[in-house]
This record gives sequence, structure tokens and C-alpha cells, in this order.
Amino acid sequence: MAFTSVHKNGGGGGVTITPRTLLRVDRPLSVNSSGSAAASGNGHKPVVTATPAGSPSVRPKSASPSSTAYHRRSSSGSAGKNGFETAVPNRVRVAVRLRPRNAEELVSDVDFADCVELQPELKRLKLRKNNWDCETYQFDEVLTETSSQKRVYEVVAKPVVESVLEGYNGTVMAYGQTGTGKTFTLGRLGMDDCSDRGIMVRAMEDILADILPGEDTVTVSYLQLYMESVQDLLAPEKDNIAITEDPKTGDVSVPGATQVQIQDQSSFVRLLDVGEANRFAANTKLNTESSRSHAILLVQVKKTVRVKAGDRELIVLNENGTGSQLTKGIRAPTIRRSKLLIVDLAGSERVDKSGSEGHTLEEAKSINLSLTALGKCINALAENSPHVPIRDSKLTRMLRDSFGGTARTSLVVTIGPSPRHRGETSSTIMFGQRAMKVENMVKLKEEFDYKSLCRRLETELDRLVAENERQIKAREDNEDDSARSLEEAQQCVFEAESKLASALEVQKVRCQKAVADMKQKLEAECVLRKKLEKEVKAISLECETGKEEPLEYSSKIMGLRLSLEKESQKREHLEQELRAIKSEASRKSLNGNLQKQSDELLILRQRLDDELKDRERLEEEIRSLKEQVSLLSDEGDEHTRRMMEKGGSERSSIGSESPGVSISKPNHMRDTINGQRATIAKLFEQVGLHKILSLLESEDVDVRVHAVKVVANLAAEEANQEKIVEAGGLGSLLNLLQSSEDETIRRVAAGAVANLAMNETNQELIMAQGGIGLLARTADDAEDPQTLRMVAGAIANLCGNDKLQIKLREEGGIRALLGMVRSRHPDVLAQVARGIANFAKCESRGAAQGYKTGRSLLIDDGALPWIVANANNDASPIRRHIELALCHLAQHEVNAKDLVAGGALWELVRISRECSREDIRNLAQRTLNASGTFQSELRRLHLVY
Ligand SMILES: Nc1ncnc2c1ncn2[C@@H]1O[C@H](COP(=O)(O)OP(=O)(O)OP(=O)(O)O)[C@@H](O)[C@H]1O
Repeated sequence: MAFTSVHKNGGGGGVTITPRTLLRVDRPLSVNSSGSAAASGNGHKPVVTATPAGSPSVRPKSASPSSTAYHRRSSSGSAGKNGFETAVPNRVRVAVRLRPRNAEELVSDVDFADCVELQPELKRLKLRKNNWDCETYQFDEVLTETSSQKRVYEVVAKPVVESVLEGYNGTVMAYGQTGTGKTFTLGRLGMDDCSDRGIMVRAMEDILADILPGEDTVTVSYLQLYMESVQDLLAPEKDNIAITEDPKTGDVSVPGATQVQIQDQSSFVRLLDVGEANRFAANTKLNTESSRSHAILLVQVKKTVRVKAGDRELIVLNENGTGSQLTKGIRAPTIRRSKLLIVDLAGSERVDKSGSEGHTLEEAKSINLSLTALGKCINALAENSPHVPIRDSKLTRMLRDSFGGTARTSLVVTIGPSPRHRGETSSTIMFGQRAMKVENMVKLKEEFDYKSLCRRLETELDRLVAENERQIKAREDNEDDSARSLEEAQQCVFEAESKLASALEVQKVRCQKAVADMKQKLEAECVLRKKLEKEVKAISLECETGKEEPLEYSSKIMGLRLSLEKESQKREHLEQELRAIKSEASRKSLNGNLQKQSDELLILRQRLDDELKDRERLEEEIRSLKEQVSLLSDEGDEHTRRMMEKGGSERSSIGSESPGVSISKPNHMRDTINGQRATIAKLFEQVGLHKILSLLESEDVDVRVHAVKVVANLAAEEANQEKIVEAGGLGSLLNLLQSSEDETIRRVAAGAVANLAMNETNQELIMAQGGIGLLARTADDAEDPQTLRMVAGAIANLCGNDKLQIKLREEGGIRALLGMVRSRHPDVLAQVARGIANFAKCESRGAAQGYKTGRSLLIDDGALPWIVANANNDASPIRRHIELALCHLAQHEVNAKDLVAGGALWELVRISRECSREDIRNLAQRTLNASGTFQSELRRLHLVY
């Protein structure tokens, strides 16, 4: 009978599988023959260490373990829970499971007892050799024919599954004669009856229940080893897949196998169904669906270790053992990559019993060879043989980690009850017995999750960068806010300061106004007081002239004077207080003194009211006095006015050639003036010159006007002139010329200076004090003919001084004099003509005495044309002065040519013939006769003189 290999479940399922290749790196320990673990891996891979404070870290493996006393050791089993890394011995656990009699056995072996007797409580198995002899074997678990699938799972596989979930590799393997229930134990899907579910399905249930979806992963590969070829049960087209071993770690992997990530139990069951369908099976005498391949379910679990509060904190160490600044404080992620192998071995069989032949025979031989190889390895491991023939078959290579490796391994050996197969059963039992002697060095498959750490660090870095950017932005926003707030605050301060400044300014203006008002009132009071004083003085003067009743007024005036002095004292006191207020206001801040100043102002106002009342009283008295002396006062004023308008000098005359204002007065006026002068002379004596002169500097312009008039009248008297000059009157008059804005004052002052200038000594003083310059400036500025008349009169007087000729001319006296002819007023022109005549007379005198040699300065300054033009002026005062001047100029031969050229010769001839004054007419005749130039010219003109 030929055996044909068929797919065990009759073809592929309908599950679509997406192949996914996952890269896996871990660090297994190789197991030497003595069962001690040796560290594997290169010297650069990090290992997990722990700090004394309980913070595990990863250090380079090249560093000496002794370099730190805290080298973390991998935990395994109970040792793993103690936190030690060192692999610890863990014997292969072996359970024996007895399959119940099948239908055939029930029939054929009905008269025979089972070849085995199980003592599950004692975990013993008795193998009957015959009816009287048996051998007893101890197992880790003895599972009777009635043991449920659940029970089998819990005692065989569950501890291994739990170990896998803790990070250890695990292997659950079934070994036994064909048809004894290996596939039943491992691969039963239990689709119809859940209680039938085998170890594969139950293991996955527990794994899926334990992992954290989305974080942990479970992937499955399903392979079969058939005829020394690794095939992918999930992708049957993948054949002869290579088995690779990490040369450093010895870890076995099948990178070409399909890996499917399991999300749920049902998909896994469908996956198993697909794989099972792809498994080679054959119908043998012993098993209608005998597996002809070793099926290997590879479940890879990747779990992230969830660090609980208080657990050690991992820090990544650099090559030099120092922690990275970036990673300090970050809990290093640890992942555990473990794998679970569930191996459903093909059944061992005796070819003769199984009836295998042909290809099936070849399959059987291959199966037996691989199982034999496995047995040899287990024997070697069990006997601590120095050589373990792992490479004798692919099965042993695949199971390298399961026996003598780092995995926790649980083996279930399945046996049948039939005495006909005692030999195979015994062989199976012995296989299990030897396997129980194999010690693995289980090792925690925990590793540092670089990728995860990198991701976490990147995430942390991103978070820190984002946080940094957020903080920078927040800081910038804060700075903007701060700047805005500062700006707003500054604006508020500025507005507040502006308001305060405005308020202070308002208060200040009010205060200043109040002070100004007060000052104005005080000044007004002062003016009134001075007027009163002046009137009192006038009254006093009038009274003392004897024109009215002196005694009656004297007493009143005395009273008034006393009152005035009293008022003066009050005013002085008020002014002092006002100054004090101003000083106080400027010294202290205005704000703090407003109230005080207001109070002081109230007091001042009160005093001012008192002053006003006193003033009203005084005014009432003065009005009364005025009524009584009005006639006298009016007359006195009129006299003064007339006197000033007439120049104040009556005694000057052209004929006398004396310097003075040449205005003649009628006799009756002369008498009146003389009377006034007498009166003024008395006032002069009684009041005192100094007091009168002091009034020239009075702040009251009216007082100054009256005072300068009085001084001018006094100066008209030769007897007073010296006293006036000695008392500083000349200086005061010149000051008025210089500084006074009032035309009247300047006019009268010029008249006074003119009167003083009648005296030769005074003339020199006037020149010495810059008087000619002041007079010239006054002449330039003035338009009033009377002012010009006074100024011209003063200069004319100065022109009569022989010693002052040069200086007067140099300081612009002649030009000023000639400039005033613009007025065309006869009074002015008369004074100009008088000045020219005086000047010419002095020059003539100088020429006669020999100290004047040059041409006339009058001619030099351009006076000749005007002289010639006005020599025959209709106004006799002008005409006479000019005629006289021409005569004096003509007396000096050096002027003759200019006179001739200027047309003066004809005027001289006319004067010599027509002048009404005989003395002038004679002078002209003498001059014409004496001058050769004139004579020559007359001859040239055929004029006989
Ligand atoms: N414990 C058991 N209870 C009931 N039936 C069982 C038990 N064990 C095995 N059987 C049955 O025995 C038969 C053979 O079992 P199974 O195929 O699992 O044997 P096997 O060891 O896998 O054989 P092979 O090595 O040839 O594949 C099956 O029909 C199975 O249902």
C-alpha cells in the first residue's frame, strides 16, 4: 500500500496572510556542557545595570562588570524576581499523557491490560514489562487518559506561557509515538467544543489576555520541518527556509518565515487552521492522519515593561559611563522580547508497524532521523556530554534554545495504552526521562529599547523644543505685554503729570495774577501817593510864596505829610511782604504754598482796602485844598508852561554875541517871567536843589516833566547854573536826554542844557560828559521843532567856545547842527544860524591869533551851500547870523577860494552894501578889501569895490 502525502486538513484555508518580516535582536546566553551560562554578545552592546539608588542603567558591555558593584543581573524564574541577570538552572519539565484507548484498541486489546499504570498523585508511571514485573518512572506530571485538555494545558504549558509573558523564551513540545495524541494535545482547535482546545489555542488566549493592545505585540510564524526542509505553513510557497543562528548570541531565528501579528483569538485560530491544512499528513496504519512533519508554532511576544511608581529609573550611560544630560530623568524604556515554541513533533514509528513504504518510508526515515538526533542531543545534555550534536538535524538546530538553552521547556510525552506498543511506549518514556535531566539556563529576554528610547527622547526633545518655543513666545508676549504695560503706565504717568502741571500752572497763573494785581494796586497807590506828595509840595511852595494863607495850609500840609509818611511806611511794608511772597513762591514748590499765599493775599487785600480808605480820605482832603489853591496852582502852571515854551532865556541877543537862546520877549512877558523866576528861586531855596534834582529820576513821568521844567527855569539864571552843575544836575539832564522816552522831557532837558551851556565852564563839562553826542543823537531822533530848537540852541552855545572847536566838530556837532535845517522851522534855523555864526567867529578869532591855520571846518563839513543859500533869508534872525558867519569866514584868506567858488562873494558884496546893521556892513567891507582873493575875483568880474 502506497502512502501519499496529503495536506492534513485537506487544503488551504481562506485566510489571507500578509507576510511581515520583523527584525529581532536579543541576547541569549549560550549553555555550555556544564550548564553554566556565559555572557554572549559583543562588547559594545549595552547591558542593564542598576545604580545604588535603584536606578538601573545601561553600561557598555566592554566595561568590566567589576567596575561597578551594581551590575544588574537578568532575572529568571524566582531569580528573575530577585532582579539578577545571571541565567539560572531550570530543568526541562516533562509530563506524560496517556491517550485513551481508541476504538481499535478497545477491540483488539480487550483481553489485555494497559501496558502502563499511572499513579498521577505520585506522578509515577508504571510500565509493565510482563504480568509480574514493571518499571516505575517518575515524571513531573502524569496525565491520565481522562485528563482534560484544560488540565493538560495548565500543568504542561501554562507555566511556560507565563514565563514567556515575563520575558523568557519557552518551549512546549510533544513527543511520542505516532497516533498517541501529540497533535490532539497541542493543536486541537476546539472550534466545535471549546473544551477540546489544545495548548496552542489556550496559550494564545492567555498571551492575548496579558498583553497591552497597541503597545505590546504578538506575532506568529507557523512552520513545518519536513524532510529536513523548513517550510512556511502560512505561506506554503516558502520552502526550505534558512535557519539562522546569531554567531554571537547563538540565537536561532527563521527570518524568511512569515510573521503575522495576532490581534485577537479568532484570527489566530483561523491562522492555525490554515497552517494545519498546509501540514503534511499521511494515513498510516497507526494514524489515519499521521503528521509527517514537525510542526513548529513560533509565537514572539514583545512587551514593554511598564515601570511602576517607585521602580528603578533607567539612565542611559555613555561610553565613558556618564549619563547623558538629555536622558537624565527619563525612564529608560525596557522591552522584553520572548518567544514561545510549540513543537508538535512528527510521530516516532516503527516502519514495520506503520507500514510505511516508498515516499512515506522516506518520510518516516527522515522523521526518525531527526528524532534520533534530538534524542542524542538530549542524551548528551542529560549526561553533560561535552559535545551536543545540535547540527545533526534541522530539528535540533531549531530546538537549540529549548534544550540546553535559555528557554523554559516543558515536554509532554504521549503514550498509548496498548501493550502491543510497549516498546515504543518504553522508548518514549525513556526519552522523557532523559529530557528531565536536561537543564536549561533560563534567561530574561529583556533589552533596552533603543528605538523606543529614541522615540521617547525625540518626543521629549520635541516637547522640550515646543516648550522652549512656547516659553520664548510667552516671554516675548510677556515682554510685549510688559512693554505695553510700561508704555501705558508711562502714558498714565505722563497724563497725570500733564494734569498736575496744568493744575499747577492754573494755580500758578492765578497766584501770579493775584500777585500782579496786588502789585498793580500797590503801584497805582504809589503813583497816587507821589502825585499827592507832589501836590502837597506844590501847595507848600505856593504857600511859602505868600500868595495864600500859609499858616492855615501849613498845618494841613503838615498833617498830610505825616499821613503820607505813614502811608509810605505802610506801602514799604506791603512791598516788603510782596517781595517776601515772591521769594517764598519761587523758593518753595508752588503746590505746597498756594494756600499760604492765598492767606497772605487775603491779608494783603485787607491792608490794601485799608490803604484805599486812607487814600480816599487823603484825596478828600486834597480836593478840599485844591479848591482853595486852584487859582494859585493854575497860575503857577501857566507861568511854567509859558516860561518853557519861550526857552527860558531873555538876555541873549545877537548883537551882544553872547551864547544863549536868541529869542526876544515883549516887556510885559519879560516882567512876568522875571516874577516867576523869582518865585522859583524862592522854591529853590526852600525845597532844596538836591530834592528837585532827585525828582528828575522819579518813576512818575509827570513828576519828571515838572521837575525838568523847574530845573530848566533855574538853569536860565546864571546864578543857579553853578549850583545845578555842582549838585549833579547836568548829569541828570544828560541822562534824561539819553534815556527818556518822553519828548517833552527831552525838549525841556535840552533847553536846560542850552541854558547851562551859556557858561564857558559848563560848556567844557557838557563836552566832557558826552553832551555833544547826546545832543546830536537827540537832534537826529527829534521831529518836534521846539525840541530841535532847544538842541540847536545848546549846540549853538557850545559852538561859541574856542577850545571846543575841534572836539565839537569831531563828535558830530556841526553835522548835527546842519542836519536840523531839515525842520525848516524858522526858530530852528535861527539857532542853527547862530551856531554857525558862533563857530565861524571862533575860527576867525583863532586865525587872527594864529592857532587856526586850515580851511574852515564849516566848509569841510559842507555848511557853505546852506550858508550862501540862507545869507539873505527873509527871517532877520537867520539872515543876520548868516551874514555874520560869512563875514567871519571871509576874514580868513584860506576860505576865500571856497567862498568864491560857493557864490559867497556876491553875498559878501550884498552884505557890505545892504545889511541893515552897520557893524556887520562895515565888517563885510573890511573883509572884502582885505582879501586878495576877493579883490582879484572882483577885478576879474570887473567889479570895482
Ligand atoms: N487524549 C485523547 N483523548 C481522546 N482521543 C485522543 C486522545 N489523544 C489522541 N486521541 C485521538 O487519537 C488519534 C490520533 O491522535 P493524534 O493525531 O493527535 O496522534 P499523533 O500523535 O499526532 O499522531 P501522528 O504522530 O501520527 O501525527 C486522533 O484521532 C485523536 O483524536
